[in-house]
Amino acid sequence: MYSRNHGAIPASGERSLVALIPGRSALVWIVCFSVSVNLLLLVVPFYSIEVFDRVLSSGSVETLVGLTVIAVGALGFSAVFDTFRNRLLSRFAVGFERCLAPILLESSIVGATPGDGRPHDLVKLRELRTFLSSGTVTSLIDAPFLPVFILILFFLHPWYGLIALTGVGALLAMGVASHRIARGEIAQASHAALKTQAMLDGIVRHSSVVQAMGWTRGAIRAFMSLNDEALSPVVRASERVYTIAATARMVRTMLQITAIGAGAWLVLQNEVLSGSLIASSILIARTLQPMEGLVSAWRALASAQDAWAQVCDAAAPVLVRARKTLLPPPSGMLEVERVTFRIGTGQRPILAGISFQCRPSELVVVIGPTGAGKSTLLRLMAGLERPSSGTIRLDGAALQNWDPDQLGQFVGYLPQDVQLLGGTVAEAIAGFGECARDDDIVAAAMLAQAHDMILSLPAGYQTDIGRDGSRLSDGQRQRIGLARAFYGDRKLLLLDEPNANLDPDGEEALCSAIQSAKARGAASVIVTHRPRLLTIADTVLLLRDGNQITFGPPVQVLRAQRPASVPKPQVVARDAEPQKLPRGRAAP
Ligand SMILES: Nc1ncnc2c1ncn2[C@@H]1O[C@H](COP(=O)(O)OP(=O)(O)OP(=O)(O)O)[C@@H](O)[C@H]1O
Repeated sequence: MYSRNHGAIPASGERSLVALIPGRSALVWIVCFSVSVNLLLLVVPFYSIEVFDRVLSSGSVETLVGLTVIAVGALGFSAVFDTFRNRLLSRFAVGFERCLAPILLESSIVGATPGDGRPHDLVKLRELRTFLSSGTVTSLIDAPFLPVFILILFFLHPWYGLIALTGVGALLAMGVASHRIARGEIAQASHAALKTQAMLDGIVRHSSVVQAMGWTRGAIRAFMSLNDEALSPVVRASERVYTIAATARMVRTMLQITAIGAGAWLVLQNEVLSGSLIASSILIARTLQPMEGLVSAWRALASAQDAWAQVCDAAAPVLVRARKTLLPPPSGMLEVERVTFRIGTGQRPILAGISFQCRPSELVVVIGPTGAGKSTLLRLMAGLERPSSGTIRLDGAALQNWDPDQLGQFVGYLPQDVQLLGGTVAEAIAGFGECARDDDIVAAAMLAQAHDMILSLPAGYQTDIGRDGSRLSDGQRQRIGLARAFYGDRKLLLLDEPNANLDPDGEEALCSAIQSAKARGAASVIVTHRPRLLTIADTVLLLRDGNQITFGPPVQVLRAQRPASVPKPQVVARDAEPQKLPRGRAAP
């Protein structure tokens, strides 16, 4: 229970994301291989000089063969080093993604508000991985060698050096312009893409509502208009970048022709030998081609910078989270002390000054009209939100001091909108808990009185429930959700309207399940709009407009209400329609 597997996710402190990337030592090797590749490529111009200036004048076949063997050997080594370099880059990129993906996933889970997953961050991480193993990165790594080529060109003749320098300057200026254009528009496009993705998720998730309400064409229209908004900056940026790229290609070819023309003139003037003419053409091409490539690559670089900024942004909350000491298993003593919760400063609090206790084996039923803050209170007690002020304690420790995964093992939470993970019934009950045991799954289902219902499904516990449990009825989903809340050693049950979709039999079964949980010593806090659960409650909390109206034994709380509006809690006949506390009113 006290052991802890830190996994790949850092447990503490503000650490730089960069410091977490594995295999940074591989970068040293990548640079070493790059140096070797670039130095070995110099063999081509030197081979040309030797062949034209020595072999042709001396007519020595042996020298030609010797030089050719050396050049071929050098180029072979260069190809091998280049392969190693690309392999290392590709492995580094995969390691980079594997290291950061768990952090981003944790950030998506922990930082998400309901229904607001952020898969986009993982897409950005994948974009970064692709970029890291792309030709753009090798061009960037090769860039520091350009001064070496330019120096050699100056050595061959100052004119060659000047032509190369002019070309590098012009292409660099175009690259910077291209980068500026791309960066601004890519940031805009990325923001719009987030909105498009969110809209698409919403339409697909609620496709049946969209279809039933006759909104299909409207949804397509709305999506396409948002998509056009997202695409237009990309198209604008691409057009400008392509124009600059075409100009860069023209500048590069013109400079290469200029270099050949200038070289021929220098040969005619006997200032250089013909070998240096060939060598300079090769070197100028070698210098200007990567620069031209970089003009288009600036766009990829801008995208990568934007992706990196988003990844850092998303990872920040996880990186600054302090490591929590694992605490002993709780007994289920819940204390809510003057809890206030508001969203945004200056807003009216959703909950104000809520205080009550729920001891082990006790059941607190929370009632109140729609919008009173009941679900929000449950979310706070489940540790999904943090109070703006006040404290919620479990066995004396404030919830924020519990390790979230450890706390989750002891808290059975059933939200109002039962969200089941897809897969089989057994998987929906056990979730992602480690070493799920069939005995525990069946025990939880029995406790939730869902066992017989599950056995009646086509493949029992192995029935595929579809995405989000879409192949189940609302009542079946609720019972399986309840079984999930009971699964394992839960010390605190937080159930939000667990009987909302239950028939009288189901409601009776729920009452027995809660009685069993109480007998086991679990503390339970249940939100309900129906009176049945009041009959087994130890205390009742009445909320209205986020304020605590009363807290005490059921009779006392119900007596505090207007008599006309309070139905007497009674045991409902098994075949009777469940009675409902009217919504939208303070008192049932
Ligand atoms: N994330 C949020 N952002 C803004 N307002 C919120 C948020 N969550 C809840 N609220 C507001 O807080 C109030 C209380 O909501 P809550 O869902 O807790 O009420 P409730 O008592 O559970 O209602 P019901 O009985 O209908 O489920 C509502 O006015 C709601 O609009």
